[in-house]
Amino acid sequence: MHQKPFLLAAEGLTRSFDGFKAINDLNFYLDEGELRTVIGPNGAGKTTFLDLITGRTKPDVGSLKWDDAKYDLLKMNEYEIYRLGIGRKFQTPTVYNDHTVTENLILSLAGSRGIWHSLFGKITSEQKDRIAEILTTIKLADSAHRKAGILAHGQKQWLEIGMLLAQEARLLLVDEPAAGMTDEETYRTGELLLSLAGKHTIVVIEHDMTFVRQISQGRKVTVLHQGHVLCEGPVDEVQSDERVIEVYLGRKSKAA
Ligand SMILES: Nc1ncnc2c1ncn2[C@@H]1O[C@H](COP(=O)(O)OP(=O)(O)OP(=O)(O)O)[C@@H](O)[C@H]1O
Repeated sequence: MHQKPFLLAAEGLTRSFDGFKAINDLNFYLDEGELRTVIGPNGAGKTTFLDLITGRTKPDVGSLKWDDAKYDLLKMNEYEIYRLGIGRKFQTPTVYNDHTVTENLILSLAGSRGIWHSLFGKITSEQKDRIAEILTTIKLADSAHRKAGILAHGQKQWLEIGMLLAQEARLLLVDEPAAGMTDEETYRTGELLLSLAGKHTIVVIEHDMTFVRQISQGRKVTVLHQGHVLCEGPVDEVQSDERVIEVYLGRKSKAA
């Protein structure tokens, strides 16, 4: 049992597909404001874990509680979970290409009712300020009026993180943000996530260890293996843990 107040607590979570346990007796606790990186080899269950948190799929057994057990996520549907402030960014950007950067953010504003209302209804001066603040945070103020479809891959990813901010997501689930990015874009993505930590709680799933090291200095990294937490701790400890080297990093470094 986790003693402290928590934002998210998963206990004894198991999810099987045709008898195969993609998630197997998983215990995972997240404090408010944490920036947690989750690593693990292919098939470790990372995506399935995010699917469970967002209600996309339900576990066979286990519990999943939110906000110090005020909410039981297993009794809620995907939309209700989204409304609680759990936002997810998939690996491939899913922005509205035919709309401008600003419009994409307006469409994501928490409380927006329908596309027509969002784009052609009045937004309050408070919402305008919020959009301007997000544009600065995601470093897209200069591209505010450009169509999202013509942005570079990295910029699209930042816009999508901005859309989670516009939704007022309390927990940002970010799946492999550095995939397909240049080194420069990857570094800037790390800086962006670090600037959001504390104000938001963030779970990042990532394979790129340079990026993991950048965002997790002084923070906890969780290693998933066969649907279970193999170990958790500071990045240096995790990287030198024999079990991790065996199941993940060892294989990667041998491949490199
Ligand atoms: N809907 C499904 N039906 C059957 N098997 C599934 C399903 N979803 C996931 N699995 C299996 O569960 C295991 C965990 O998959 P998952 O995608 O969660 O791992 P992952 O850690 O995200 O992997 P990767 O790093 O490759 O994305 C895999 O063996 C996968 O084949």
